[in-house]
Amino acid sequence: MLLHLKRILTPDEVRHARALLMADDAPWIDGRHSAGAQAREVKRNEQLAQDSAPAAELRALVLRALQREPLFFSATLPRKIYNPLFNRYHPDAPAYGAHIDGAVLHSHADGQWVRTDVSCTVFLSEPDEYDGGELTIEDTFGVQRIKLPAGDAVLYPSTSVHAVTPVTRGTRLASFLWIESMVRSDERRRLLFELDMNLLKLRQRWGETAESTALTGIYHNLLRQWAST
Ligand SMILES: O=C(O)CCC(=O)C(=O)O
Ligand SMILES: [Fe+2]
Repeated sequence: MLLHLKRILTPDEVRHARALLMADDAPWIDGRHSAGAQAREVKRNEQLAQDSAPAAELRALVLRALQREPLFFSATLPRKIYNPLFNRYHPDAPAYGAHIDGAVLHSHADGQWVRTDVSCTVFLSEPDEYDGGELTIEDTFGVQRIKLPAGDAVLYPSTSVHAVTPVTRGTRLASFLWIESMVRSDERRRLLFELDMNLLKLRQRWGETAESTALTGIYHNLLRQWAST
């Protein structure tokens, strides 16, 4: 499931994140440091050094933002989040070719292992600030091309092959992270998400009814069947 989350970060948070990322002394390093063998061949971007003070502050900012967003919770059913990282692309470090994210990642920030079920990019540059830099995701409906306003995010299955097309003008700043879900199967997560969203609409339209109560019970009983905590 591909999901666009709008205004995950407030305009103030976007401004603050950009100020830290655009500071003269922001510690950008070659993105290849953190790539596996296949990805290293196609990765040409930069990442903020994970052990730096701005990275720690920005990680907390992004995590806070995700945790207050009910759609993020409903769509990912998170068990663990692999610490948000930050990257930038510009004409000298322009792209990330087709790759698939590693299945299990070790977090430097808190030392835990995280299985990557859902991938997330939070955009921190406005689309008109750069040319190219589209996140392309191959899914069952073909290739999706994603370029969102600063502060918006996209969720996509970590099982998909994806890429960032070359940035030919300007700079693209983003945060990216992975989620290990309580529900490992993308298909099951989608069913639960659709049930949850439709329940929300039913309640908005009719208030609480015997049927919405019963369907909520079904949601939780499915989650009980499928979740591992
Ligand atoms: O920059 C992005 O939007 C995605 C980055 C990415 O795919 C990765 O670091 O694995
Ligand atoms: Fe990736």
